[in-house]
Amino acid sequence: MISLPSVGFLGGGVMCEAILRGLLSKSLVSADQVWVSDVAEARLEVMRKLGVRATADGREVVKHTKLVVLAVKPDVVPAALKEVRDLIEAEHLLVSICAGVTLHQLEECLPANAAVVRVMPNTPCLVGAAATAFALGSGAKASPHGELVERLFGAVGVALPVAEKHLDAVTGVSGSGPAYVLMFMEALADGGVSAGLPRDVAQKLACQTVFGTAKMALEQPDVHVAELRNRVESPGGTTVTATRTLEEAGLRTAVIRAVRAAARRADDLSHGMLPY
Ligand SMILES: NC(=O)C1=CN([C@@H]2O[C@H](COP(=O)(O)OP(=O)(O)OC[C@H]3O[C@@H](n4cnc5c(N)ncnc54)[C@H](OP(=O)(O)O)[C@@H]3O)[C@@H](O)[C@H]2O)C=CC1
Ligand SMILES: O=C(O)[C@@H]1CCC=N1
Repeated sequence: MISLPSVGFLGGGVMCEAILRGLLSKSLVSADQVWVSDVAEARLEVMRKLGVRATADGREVVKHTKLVVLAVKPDVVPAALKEVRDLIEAEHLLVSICAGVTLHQLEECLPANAAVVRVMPNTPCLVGAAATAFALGSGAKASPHGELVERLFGAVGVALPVAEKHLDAVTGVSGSGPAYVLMFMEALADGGVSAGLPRDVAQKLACQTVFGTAKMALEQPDVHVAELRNRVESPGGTTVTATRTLEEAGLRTAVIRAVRAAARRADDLSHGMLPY
């Protein structure tokens, strides 16, 4: 097993579970190295079933771990950090995955020079196929802090360093992105059912089509995705008839607007957060 420091999570919800299950399945951490806190007993039960140490007290997490992932909703960040602030030492690394919460806001809630990294992962952490981007705070160094984050999130997908100013756009593309792709998959399967396919067959074909198309594009990074699309569109054939229908319905405009709306919302979240 690659050695990682003990890992803690403040907030044991959807993302904590996705990251944790991904890390455990890759054996990057062992369950007894992990501490999770949550205010909801039901979530602590889920965590205990994963074999990790679960507590209602965030201070226990910070006492027992050096790499602490902040995985609460953005509006809870000031209260969650206030609870543990006095326990944060020079050896700690705080990794925030909270949408819209800036490095400056995080640093204001922590002791001076605390090492903080702002990260935007997505739910496919669960299956080792996440798209993650991260930016270092002023007290964090490329080595060891950036390297640790790259190891952690690289183990469950792809992890890219970006400038912090891009993290709201990242949230709009890949943080929220799985929801848009799932909506598309749902519609693709519904279309199949509408055209007469059994539901299970339609869903399997829709999921495999999205998976296979993503794999094909990732394995040919020098080919523009529009060119890959053109290869499916036989002149006068079925595909171009369908893609014209999608153009008329405004698919691409709707997706672009959705990404921009999510990015704006991430920015709103940072303005709505009262500093501690
Ligand atoms: N879901 C996603 O796809 C992604 C989410 N994120 C970010 O990750 C963060 C977590 O999101 P997600 O996992 O979806 O949210 P969840 O609501 O599923 O998880 C957050 C958990 O934290 C608990 N909680 C609330 N207050 C505290 C506290 N003081 N200490 C410890 N735990 C607490 C919540 O309990 P209760 O519900 O009872 O309040 C909840 O169980 C958010 O900031 C979000 O922006 C980032 C990328 C993707
Ligand atoms: O919807 C949200 O706010 C979170 C952040 C990115 C994905 N889910």
